[in-house]
Amino acid sequence: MACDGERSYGYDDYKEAADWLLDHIDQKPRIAIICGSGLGPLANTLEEQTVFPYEDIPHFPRSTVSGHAGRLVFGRLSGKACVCMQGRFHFYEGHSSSTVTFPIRVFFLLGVEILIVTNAAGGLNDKYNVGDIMFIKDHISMPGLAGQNPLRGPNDERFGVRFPCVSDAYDKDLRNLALKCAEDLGYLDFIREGVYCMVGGPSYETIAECCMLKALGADAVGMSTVAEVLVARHCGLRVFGLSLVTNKVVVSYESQERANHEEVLQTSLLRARALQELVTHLVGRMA
Ligand SMILES: O=P(O)(O)O[C@H]1O[C@H](CO)[C@@H](O)[C@H]1O
Ligand code: HPA
Repeated sequence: MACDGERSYGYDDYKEAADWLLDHIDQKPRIAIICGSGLGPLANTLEEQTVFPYEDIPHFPRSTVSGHAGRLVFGRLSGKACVCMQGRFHFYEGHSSSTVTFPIRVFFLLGVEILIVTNAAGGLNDKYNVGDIMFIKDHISMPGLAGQNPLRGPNDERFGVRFPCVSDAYDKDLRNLALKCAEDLGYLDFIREGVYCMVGGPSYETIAECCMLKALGADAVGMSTVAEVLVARHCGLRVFGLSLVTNKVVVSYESQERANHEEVLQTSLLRARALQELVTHLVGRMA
């Protein structure tokens, strides 16, 4: 697929995609869920599914990464109308930030109010174990700090304001609700709360970079999520985010460990069930 690094979309493109979807679904979703690497099975738990391959939806980008199927799944979770992205878009695929976040504005136009973002991430915090689920309380965006913010460019007031505040990007009430759900499910042993750091990828971090990210206060590192969250907050969606710690980053020059995507996908499989249960409970308890 050609690199679309410069591609940007206008209001009419989002609207066309949203109107096409509205013509093909029975009920508008209030909750959207983005499935991270290997976390696509979450979408299979939806009941009364209607599925659209991305290529069928006007203007929708294509998934190119293994573990990202490339389908939009509409259905019910805990009785609530939801839409799941089985496969997300990343900068390292060559997409522009406008392409990476295209679905978020489509969801907004569909009437979505809450976004649940999930991702696979490398654990930076020494206390974290592979298989831990970290509720994201904040983020550090390495691309964002260097000027690669998805809101860069002319601001469309129909979506949001020019200078959005993001000190409350990750909704505290939703996080507390998720903690209650985790407690009910007996999951507290492997639940954490921390800071996600986004890097550009696709190469994993060097040892020096991992040491730097730890020193900056990040607890987990990945190559996604932040752009989606910024665009979601811009248009007023409430956000709950979680990272599955699929590997521990390498911070010693003596280590024989090597980060690899196969390990990421395998760990995702191991925790798939717990993650599904958690999200299902959370959605069920949302007002
Ligand atoms: O963030 P998600 O899409 O879950 O995937 C993570 O896993 C992949 C690397 O193994 C990268 O895409 C990284 O961002
Ligand atoms: N680094 C960056 N992204 C990742 C990692 C990692 O160690 N694991 C899963 N996604």
